[in-house]
Amino acid sequence: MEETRDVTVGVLALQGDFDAHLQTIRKLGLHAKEVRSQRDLEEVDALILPGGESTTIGKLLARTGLDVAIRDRGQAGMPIYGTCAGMILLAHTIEGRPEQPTLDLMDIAVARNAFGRQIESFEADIPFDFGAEVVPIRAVFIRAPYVTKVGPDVRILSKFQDKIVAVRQGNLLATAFHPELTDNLRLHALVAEMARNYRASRG
Ligand SMILES: NC(=O)CC[C@H](N)C(=O)O
Repeated sequence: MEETRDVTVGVLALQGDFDAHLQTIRKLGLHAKEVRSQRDLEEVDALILPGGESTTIGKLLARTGLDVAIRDRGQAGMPIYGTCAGMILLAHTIEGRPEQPTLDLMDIAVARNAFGRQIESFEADIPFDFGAEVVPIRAVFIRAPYVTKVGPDVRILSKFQDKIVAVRQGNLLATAFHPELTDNLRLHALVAEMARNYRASRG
């Protein structure tokens, strides 16, 4: 079977669960690229920021200069999808941690490790708004953040126990949970569609 390698989806591969994202992208028949440098970033049509440790990833982003490079491309319209720690990195504000640097691309505030110690990790089926339809998807939460504030341009796509756990702002998408740890490919398919539209718009 021929693969449709029409777009290249990059995954930031400095720390965290980037490998699961790479595998999910490949399951969709797309070209997946590990991003560790600014040169890697130039080759991708979209970027996924994986789960992991947001403080560590933030430090490595600053060290590689990828923080500025990713911010520039995100502001220029390249699709970026952050999961868990990736959502934290996209946020404008981290509650109670003004000193922790972020990419500051999305008009959201987040709270880290927000579901509490008793339920550090859990799975749930949650309704997700894909625009044309609302579909239940399996969500894996691991020391997950949630969104505490959204700006006027941010669309809320999913809530769990009244907490906002998925948001979109134009070319930017973020979920507090990890779809790459389930066999649901819909979030990654959405990123691929955003990448195709972005690529087409650039001609
Ligand atoms: N699974 C995850 O990505 C956890 C995120 C982590 N708790 C952080 O704040 O960086």
